[in-house]
Amino acid sequence: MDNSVIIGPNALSALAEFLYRPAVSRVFVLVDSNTARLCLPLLEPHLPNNYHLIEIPAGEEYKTLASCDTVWTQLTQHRADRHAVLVNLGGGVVTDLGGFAAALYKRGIRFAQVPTTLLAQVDASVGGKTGVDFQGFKNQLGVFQAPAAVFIEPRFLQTLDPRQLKSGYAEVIKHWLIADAAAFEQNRRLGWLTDDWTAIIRDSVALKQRIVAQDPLEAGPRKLLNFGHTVGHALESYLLTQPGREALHGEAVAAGLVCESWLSVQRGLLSPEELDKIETFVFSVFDKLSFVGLETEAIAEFALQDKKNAGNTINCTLLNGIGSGVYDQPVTLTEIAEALRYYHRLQS
Ligand SMILES: NC(=O)c1ccc[n+]([C@@H]2O[C@H](COP(=O)([O-])OP(=O)(O)OC[C@H]3O[C@@H](n4cnc5c(N)ncnc54)[C@H](O)[C@@H]3O)[C@@H](O)[C@H]2O)c1
Ligand SMILES: O=C(O)C(=O)C[C@@H](O)[C@H](O)[C@H](O)COP(=O)(O)O
Ligand SMILES: [Zn+2]
Repeated sequence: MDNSVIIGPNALSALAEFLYRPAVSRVFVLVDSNTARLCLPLLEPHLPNNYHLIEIPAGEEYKTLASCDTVWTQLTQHRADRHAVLVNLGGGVVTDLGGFAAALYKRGIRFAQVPTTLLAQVDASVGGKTGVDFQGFKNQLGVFQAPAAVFIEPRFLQTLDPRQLKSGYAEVIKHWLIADAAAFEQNRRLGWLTDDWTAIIRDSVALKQRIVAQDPLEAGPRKLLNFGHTVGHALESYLLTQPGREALHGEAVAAGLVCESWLSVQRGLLSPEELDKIETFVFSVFDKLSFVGLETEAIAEFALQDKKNAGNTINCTLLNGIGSGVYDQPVTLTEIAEALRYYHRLQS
């Protein structure tokens, strides 16, 4: 899929080279209200003068078909043809939604990802999953469509708020848990200290690309990248229905990592000592998400819509050791609710 990922201080010059080719008829740039203000100034010198800006409001609640409508309307009104390129400048909401909108417009125009959050730089911009939320379910509508290329400039992270940085770090921890025990161990010992993200971004992107290359359409091993997400997406979706209690994607995934590690222990796949290491690391970075015991069933119900499911079987990705994931592990709704109750009881 998207093998062309350029990371580092030359990323935006590389984007300019790509955009100035004669094969590109017009450049459209998708931003949200924050990246318009905080990220566009760094990108703008690398854009052709006649680019057209499309803006959507910031936040997960705008990762919707209504925002796609805005993109499609602007593309249509400005007569974007099939040689136009959509540059998605933003976090995972903009890269997911922009990729999806580009993939559908006139049956597909090229798009370039310019991720500006840690989460989008280590995960969302890479691998070709695009989409929007629908009827309260995460990424319910979407397509696999590789971007023309991904341009990662770590300087964008300088304006990112620490809560958002931590959210992206959850996906980094996920990558270590499923495929890199040595990095997990090293970073567990170091703790949350990093201010130079470039090495972490490079390693995470490489790890994700290796898995995606084996299985771009998620028929098998790509499901490893969904570790933490059966419970994580259920929690994220549930909390999105509770005004004032919304969790960031990475915060919900961090909770999902703990719950699904606990499920792995129940299956005899992971040792209690390993679970303890995972919990200690996760809670050294993330506060516990708050919900009451009575809500666990309603949260678990969201897992019935998980994309890894087959028929009535909820298929989870679990760990059979730190650094080693195993996918297609059937779990019941009751077990998911138990895992949530376990998490709820933990002291953070
Ligand atoms: N496609 C995939 O493989 C994949 C992987 C992981 C997550 N996702 C999706 O990504 C989304 C989460 O992405 P996210 O965490 O980037 O959220 P986001 O896109 O909502 O960005 C988080 C916030 O940071 C702001 N922002 C972005 N860049 C900034 C910058 N440089 N400085 C200051 N503020 C900035 C945004 O405006 C937003 O308010 C979720 O919808 C999730 O489902 C997709
Ligand atoms: O790239 C993948 O594959 C992932 O699962 C990465 C996840 O971090 C990401 O949140 C993804 O959007 C989840 O996809 P979904 O298929 O569970 O909606
Ligand atoms: Zn994720």
